[in-house]
Amino acid sequence: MNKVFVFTGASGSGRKTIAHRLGRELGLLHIVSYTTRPMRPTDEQGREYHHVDRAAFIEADRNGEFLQVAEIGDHLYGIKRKDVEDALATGRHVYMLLNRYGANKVKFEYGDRAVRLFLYVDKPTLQARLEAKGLPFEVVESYLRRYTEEVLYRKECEFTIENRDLHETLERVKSILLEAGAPTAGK
Ligand SMILES: Nc1ncnc2c1ncn2[C@@H]1O[C@H](COP(=O)(O)OP(=O)(O)OP(=O)(O)O)[C@@H](O)[C@H]1O
Ligand SMILES: Nc1nc2c(ncn2[C@@H]2O[C@H](COP(=O)(O)O)[C@@H](O)[C@H]2O)c(=O)[nH]1
Repeated sequence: MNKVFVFTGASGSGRKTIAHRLGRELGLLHIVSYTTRPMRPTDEQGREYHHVDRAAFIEADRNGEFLQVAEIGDHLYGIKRKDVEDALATGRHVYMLLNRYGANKVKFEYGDRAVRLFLYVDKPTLQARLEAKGLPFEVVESYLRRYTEEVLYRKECEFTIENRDLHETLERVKSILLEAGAPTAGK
């Protein structure tokens, strides 16, 4: 049965880097979240997120379109149930990047089909990486503020991976995905 891989963990721990790289390599489908968060300079509409206004998000939520919704800071985030179901219907494995509330909801909905991978790094390393990435000061601040509570969630996840050396992390996560059933690209 095709799986739902959920990349979760502390913001800035390298989830996007790892998930998208292996997603491409292994042919996994990315389920893109919807958000009311304004676009950042590095965002492209429909790539990291579908950026929508608050009224449109709330309307979709009222219509029951979301599998899960989270309010983080001043912004709403959610994954649409139809996006997940359509992707799973292709027979391919899918992945998404969620905070712990979203990860829990997906686990509740999909049970053994859902595999949560928790990525983390120590706080000073996280801060250094985020600053090097050039994120605005207030974004870095908000990530660091949430760090401690986010990191506690690792105990509930199926896999916990410290993302120190990128190459080693990619190898470790790849082996987890393959063992869980992800095919190699082209197969
Ligand atoms: N092992 C690593 N060594 C050094 N830098 C890394 C490593 N993994 C990721 N990075 C860098 O750290 C920064 C944060 O990574 P990334 O954006 O993938 O994290 P994220 O958890 O997806 O963040 P966000 O919460 O913003 O979605 C990026 O600049 C990325 O290139
Ligand atoms: N529960 C959900 N969490 C989500 C979703 N989409 C993204 N996220 C997580 O939100 C924070 C903030 O992200 P940022 O890109 O605005 O800094 C981060 O932990 C994401 O993984 C979602 O649909 N549901």
